[in-house]
Amino acid sequence: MINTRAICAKILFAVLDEKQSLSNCFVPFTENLNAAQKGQCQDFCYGVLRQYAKYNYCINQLTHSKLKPDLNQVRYLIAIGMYQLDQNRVADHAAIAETVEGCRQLKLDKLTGLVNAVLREYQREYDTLLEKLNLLPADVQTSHPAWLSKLLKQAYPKGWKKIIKANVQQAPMWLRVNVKKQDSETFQQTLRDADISFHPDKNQAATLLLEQACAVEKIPGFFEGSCSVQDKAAQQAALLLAPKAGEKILDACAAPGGKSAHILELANDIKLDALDIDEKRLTRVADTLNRLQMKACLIAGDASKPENWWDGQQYDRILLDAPCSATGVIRRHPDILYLRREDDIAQLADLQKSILQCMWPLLKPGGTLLYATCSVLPQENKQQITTFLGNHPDAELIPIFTTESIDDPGWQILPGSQNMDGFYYARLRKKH
Ligand SMILES: C[S@@+](CC[C@H](N)C(=O)[O-])C[C@H]1O[C@@H](n2cnc3c(N)ncnc32)[C@H](O)[C@@H]1O
Repeated sequence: MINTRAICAKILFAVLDEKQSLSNCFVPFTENLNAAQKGQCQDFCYGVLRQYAKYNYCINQLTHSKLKPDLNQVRYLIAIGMYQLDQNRVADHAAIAETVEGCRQLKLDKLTGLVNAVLREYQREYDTLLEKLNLLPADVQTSHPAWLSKLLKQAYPKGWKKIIKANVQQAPMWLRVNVKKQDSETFQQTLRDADISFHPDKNQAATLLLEQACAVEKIPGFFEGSCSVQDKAAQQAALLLAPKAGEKILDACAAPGGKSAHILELANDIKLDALDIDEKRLTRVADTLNRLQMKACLIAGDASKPENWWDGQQYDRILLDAPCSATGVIRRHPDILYLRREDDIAQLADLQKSILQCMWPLLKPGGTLLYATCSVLPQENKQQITTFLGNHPDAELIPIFTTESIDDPGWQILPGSQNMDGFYYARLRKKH
């Protein structure tokens, strides 16, 4: 019998102890499961990682810190049990019984009594445990490593607590209607007919917020390209780039292709080069575009070495959705809290700087470059653009908002604001 709790304990071990990314290790561990079991594993793994500090604290309290690191799989199994008790989706006795069975499946029969006892005590002592947990600093309660909270406090002395709180909330599901296929109103009617509740965005006709996340299999016409799943913040990229019919455009860091597809949806006859350094990830761009029945020229190459792939014809517009710390999308990828290192930030900032510099000559005079990251750290965003503008007299800022200035360039979206992910955008024009 498959026990999803035992599988999830192994996945969490791969993430927390072996430092593998959740999306990479999830697939091999769950490939033999049916859709419902995979959904349950996703719920357990994401749910526990979002609140791991809480569960870890409670486990230490209840075991008097006697559960040794070589038994971390059991620790993660107990955390899964606690998460189920918190969620109340199954009866408590069933949640505990399944978790104890998970312990057997991990071949740790000797510890079934411990798992059972800790979960029962968690039920009994819940209020006292939470009172004690709430005395810990907010960043500790939400699993934010010290270096990250330091950077957030520096950048947002007033707003950092709101950010870390948003980082551990479950993210909503946004859709982008493929208006090349049908207009938004027609698609909205098909959603209503399928009993899928949603809220149309007030300002963007093609943007819909689902009341409840659902499997894409349930969305009418999804596999025929009716729409895409994309956060509202990510949907700003193509809108801000504002492609026009017939233009030659580069998506410099394109995989998995969400923004490339949106660019193609917004105008006709676009000649789009979709570049990515990772050949394997580029196949995901091909899959995205095939599903939406769109075409682009896919190029495997390094944006900081255009001499190896560029045809010498400048672009009207360039989207540079740069590799970044992803600190704006922690609510979608809670493993970032455990995998990112402080040193990564300076390394990523160097890489972003070098790609931005190498992209600039590829832009036509009068052309637009949109710099984007899903980071909330000024080191990767505002500071990057301020330095670039200082070093490139032929670059000017095209403000996204009237309040934007070269001293405070770009649009920093914070996670949770209008239900969006954290993103940064800055729009630059090359002077004639
Ligand atoms: C934030 S993701 C892009 C997401 C994508 N724009 C979308 O909306 O689907 C960053 C991408 O940059 C790629 N990348 C990293 N370094 C690169 C480089 N030097 N040149 C080109 N692509 C790079 C990564 O492989 C990754 O796919």
